[in-house]
Parts: sequence; structure tokens; C-alpha cells
Amino acid sequence: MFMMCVSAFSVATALLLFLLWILVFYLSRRSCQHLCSLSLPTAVQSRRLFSLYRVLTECFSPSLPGPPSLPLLGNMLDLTRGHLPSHLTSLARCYGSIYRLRCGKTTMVVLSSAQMIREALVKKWPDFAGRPHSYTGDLVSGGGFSISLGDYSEEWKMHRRLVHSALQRCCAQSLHAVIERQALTLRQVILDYKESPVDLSKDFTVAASNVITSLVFGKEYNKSSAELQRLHDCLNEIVSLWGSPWISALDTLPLLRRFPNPPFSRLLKEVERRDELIRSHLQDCKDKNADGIITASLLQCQDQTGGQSQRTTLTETQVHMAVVDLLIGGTETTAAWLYWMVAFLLHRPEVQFNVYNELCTVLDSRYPRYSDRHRLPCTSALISEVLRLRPVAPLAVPHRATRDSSIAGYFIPKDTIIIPNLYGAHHDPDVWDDPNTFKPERFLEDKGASTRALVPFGGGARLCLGESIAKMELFLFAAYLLRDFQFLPTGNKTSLPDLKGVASVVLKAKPFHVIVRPRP
Ligand code: HEM
Repeated sequence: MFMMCVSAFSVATALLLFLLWILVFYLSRRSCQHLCSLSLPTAVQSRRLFSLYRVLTECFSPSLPGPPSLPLLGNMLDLTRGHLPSHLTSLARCYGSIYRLRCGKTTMVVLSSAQMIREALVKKWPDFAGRPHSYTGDLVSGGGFSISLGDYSEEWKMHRRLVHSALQRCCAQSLHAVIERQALTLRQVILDYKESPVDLSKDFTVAASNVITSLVFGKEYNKSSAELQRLHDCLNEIVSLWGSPWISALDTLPLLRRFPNPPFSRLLKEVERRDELIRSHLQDCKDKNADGIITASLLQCQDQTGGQSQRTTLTETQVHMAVVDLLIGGTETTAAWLYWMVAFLLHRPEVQFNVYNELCTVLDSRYPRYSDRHRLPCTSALISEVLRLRPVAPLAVPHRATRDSSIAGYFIPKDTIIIPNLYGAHHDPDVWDDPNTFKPERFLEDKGASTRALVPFGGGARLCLGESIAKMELFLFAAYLLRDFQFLPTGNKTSLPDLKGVASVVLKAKPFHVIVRPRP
């Protein structure tokens, strides 16, 4: 009897709370819409109502699972692990494909399945299109004016839209020819090695970089160019310093900014050097009437006067930072992917053979064009599988919730940091059979059903800006290389490349040597 009374009481309380929540939800939504037009006391009341709604929503939604956190440190130690993407993926096996980590006052939510990532980034894109604000992020992004690190705003949308249109125009006009030329140059570089064991990492970086510098500055370089070296060293140093704990500590513990910090001083110096280099390249483009097709397009955007409804002008800083975005986003990513492709092919030589056979049969003896990709399923499957196993931006770039929202029924408060764990989604055992094994044939067998679960370029408002360029590059570089060469290990099985790699902002394979034999 007593038990029956208790349960009746609990049901009644829950019902009452639920009704109260509905009432508060309704009133708070109405008040929020009119908040600006209200008198001060009414506005205060409405805000209180809204806070009450927030508290009740939090109470009603289940709390996010996650590993235990230490006092003060929270889960910071989890974030300093060597191979962060695979560590976050192993946590997903314990806590599920959505879990939280705490870092000081900040809550981070890690999404490790394609379904969750799509829900947040694509379906609810306006809620999760923000970027975290940070002191050091502002310094490296010209005050938050880069596309990749700038927060979501009307100004940012216009910036991205104009740069995106410039890229689309360039893709249509000259991208194919630029990549073909670089693929042929790379072919010659490899032929010159005359089958001696080589590490191709730098050659891939130069090839990928030349595609971008041709489009941006109308210039290409060879491997020994001091100018190219300066540009790469500077950009790589900025990316690696910015990711270091010495620098991120300045964002979480502002007090540290008062003390000397040599890595931070180096970062500032490199940012200054980068800006000088880019300024002089842009000046060159202006003086020579803009050879680089993207920059020409961006500089035109700068010259136009703004329309009434849609502004069409970019500031000098926006053009400058767009160039930085394209150089950083477009070099190490494509190069790292090519290097991974060779590493995996050394482990499964029969895949090389199948792709080579396909290229010879379908194309006779000519070089492939991007439009051939639909007739080359083995080549396309190889590209998808390498992107799946080693997404080169394994944790994308952190997002920020721009307002209170939810993912998979969990309440996500405004300003929560969202980490799309693309690496985890691509190793999800519920979607991929034998997820850790390199098996391009999986994309042939299930007739593309699982390509929806492939999210190497992110999605939604923050979808990789260079996706179309990257896809054409991966296809043409891979097809040219595999048509002309056979990649062979330098010795026995123990000389095969390590397949775990080193994870930072970009996931790269560890250095390895290979013998490249020209096909007859
Ligand atoms: C294999 C090649 C590439 C992969 C896998 C890749 C992947 C990604 C990913 C996962 C993001 C983050 C998306 C997010 O925040 O949710 C991103 C952003 C970005 N990527 Fe790429 N990328 C590649 C090549 C390129 C190229 C070639 C360029 C430029 C030419 C580029 C430029 C950018 C830019 C500017 C952003 C920032 C977009 C924004 O915040 O709105 N990427 N990329």
C-alpha cells in the first residue's frame, strides 16, 4: 500500500513538472521573441522565465555520459594523449557515440558516429556553425577574420560565400589543367629517382602546394625553392605551435599571459612573417595584374562597391586571410592523403594491380580525366577507403553551439564545444565491417550504401571549403601515379610503413621509403 502511494505520488510529481515545463517553454519562447521590445521589469521577468526553462530542460533531458573528471583539471589529460583521434574513439566504445569531456569551465561534446555528426553539422547547422572564441585563435586568424577560425556571423557568411564563388569559378576554368600539369611534373620528379628508395612526402607536398600557389598567386615552385621552403616552414610552424599545450594553456588560464612564454613569442613572430610573405605575394599579384585566378577574383570582390541587399566587397584583411586559409587548408591535407595511399598500397599490392588494370582497360592508353571517375569504380573505391581509414583532418575543426540546442535528445547549452570525431565515425563497427582493415572492395560490394557514412570533409555550413578542389586532386594524382608507376616496398615485410600515423591537426603517416618502378 505504502509502495503504491509512493509511486502514485512520483507519477503525479513528474506529471506536474512536465506540465510546468510545457507552460514555461511556451511562455519563455513567447517572451524571447519580444524581449527587445519589452520594458525593463518585464524583460527581467522574461529572462528569469527563460532561465527557468533552461534549468527545467536540463533537468528533463538525460545527462551526457563521459569519463570521470579530475578536480580543476577535468578531462584535460585525455586531450593530451598521443593519438587523440584513436583515444577519443576508444572512449566512444565505452561511453557511446556522444559523450562529454570537461576542460576547466568548458564542456566539450565528442560525436563519433556519422549519424550524430550529420544531425549536428547538417540537420541543425545554424545551432552548431560557430567556432570557439580564443585569445590565441584571434591572434593567428587576423582578429578572427579567417574563414576556418572565424565565428559564424553575417560578415563571416559573406566572406565564405565570396571565396567559395571564386573557387567555383576557378574549378570551372582552370583547375583540371593545373592539376594535370602538376601530376606530370610529379611523374618526372619520380622518374628521376630511377627506382632508388625514396621518401615521397616532400614531393607530394610540393605537388599539392603548387596547385594552390598556381591558383592563388599564379606561381609554382620546385622542391629546392627557398621561397617555397620559407612559406611552408612558416605555415607549418604556426599550425604546430598553435596546437601545442604551451599555447592552448593561454586560452584556458589567462593569468599565464603575464609570464614569459618562448613558444608563444615564436608563434607571434611566425604570424608576423607569414603576414609579410602573403602581403608581398598579394602586392605582386596586384602589380602584375593578378596572375593567380583566385586572388584575381578576390581582388575584384574588393574593388566592387557593395550592393544594397548583398554586400560584395572584401576587406584587405579578408582577402589576406582567405589566402592563408587556402594555403594551409590545401597543402598538407592533400599531400598527407597521397602519402597514406602509397602506405596502404604497399600493404596490399593486389589493390594496385586491380586499379592499374582498370585504368588500362577503361582508358586504353590515355591519361584519365576527372569525368572518367564514374567509369573507374576500383580507383574511386581506393580513394574512398583511404579517406575512410585515415581522414586527414581526423577531428575536423572544433565547432561551437551558437544557441541552446540538442543532439540525440541530449540538451546542449550555448557555447558548448563540439568535436566531430570523423576518425571515430569512420571506424564505427555498427556501420563498417572489420572497420580497421584496408578493404577498398567494401565500396564496390555495397554499391555505395555506406558512402553516406563517409564524412571526411565535415558537413553543413562549415563543410570543407576546398572539397571540390581536393576531390579532383585526389582522383587525378592517384590515377596518374597508379597508371604510370608500381609502388614497391624497400625490403621485406618489416620495412612496410607503419599505418597508425601521427595525429595533430592533420593525421600523417610516419616517414617511410618506397621504390617506384615505372610501368612498361
Ligand atoms: C583530402 C583533402 C581534404 C580534406 C580531407 C579536408 C577536410 C576538411 C575538414 C574535415 C574541415 C573541417 C570542417 C568542419 O569544421 O566541420 C575542413 C575545413 C576547411 N578546409 Fe579542407 N580538407 C581537404 C582539402 C582542402 C583543400 C584542398 C582546401 C583549399 C583549397 C581546404 C580548405 C579548407 C578550409 C578553408 C576550411 C575551413 C572551412 C570553414 O571553416 O568554413 N581543404 N577541411
